[in-house]
Amino acid sequence: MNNTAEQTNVSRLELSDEAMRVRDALISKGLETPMIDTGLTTEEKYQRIKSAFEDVVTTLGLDLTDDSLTETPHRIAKMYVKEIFSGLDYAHFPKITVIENKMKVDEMVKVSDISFTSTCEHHFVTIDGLAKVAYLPKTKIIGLSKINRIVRFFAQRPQVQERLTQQVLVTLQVLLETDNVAVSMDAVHYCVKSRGVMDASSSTQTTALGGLFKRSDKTRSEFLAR
Ligand SMILES: Nc1nc2c(ncn2[C@@H]2O[C@H](COP(=O)(O)OP(=O)(O)OP(=O)(O)O)[C@@H](O)[C@H]2O)c(=O)[nH]1
Ligand SMILES: [Zn+2]
Repeated sequence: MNNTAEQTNVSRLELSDEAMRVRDALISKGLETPMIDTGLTTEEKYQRIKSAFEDVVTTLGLDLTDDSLTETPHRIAKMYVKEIFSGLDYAHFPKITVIENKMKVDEMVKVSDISFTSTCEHHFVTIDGLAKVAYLPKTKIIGLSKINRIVRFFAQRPQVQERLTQQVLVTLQVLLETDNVAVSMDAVHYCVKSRGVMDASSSTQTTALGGLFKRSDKTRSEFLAR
């Protein structure tokens, strides 16, 4: 199903202006997470996921009446809706503080070693990584912690690392009103490490570059250097 503003499951009325602008930009660039409108409230989602996991746990032959397991479907449903997949709901988009660049800062602002955990959308297991984000200020400067919060918001979705990297790039481009943004991520995928090919040492680097970070070798090198 196509992603359109009408098909997302949060009413426009509940969303901040920033969240709406970011969502619309991601949709128009084809970078939105594929979502459908379930029409379900948070409570209804919780109840359905809990019930589905009761089936999973018992189908596996585990005893749901055991006191260690009995709350597991509840824990998973709560974790999905309120924690690790809470970024599917734009009502949870962070409050953003953007200030006018009165200082006329025009050199690179770079935040390194932003830790994040996400969830692989193919296997629903953990992605564990570090992000680096930089921008060249134009008219706006963003509160530093908001960069970490934006990374975390999009990480709290089922993801592929390439899309996550691009979503952070576009979000900052929209909020900072400049193309001159760069994002890189270095992550371990537990679907590669703990199952399947079981490679415990590989990690994956992804980069999304905009504006001067793409066009200028010097700017790109400055970003990619530690
Ligand atoms: N490009 C990309 N691939 C990912 C990401 N996370 C997981 N994958 C890959 O998605 C692929 C899914 O492949 P499938 O063959 O459908 O699934 P599978 O049989 O479980 O594959 P194996 O992991 O090789 O056992 C795997 O190669 C994963 O490594 C990601 O963030 N980006
Ligand atoms: Zn995976």
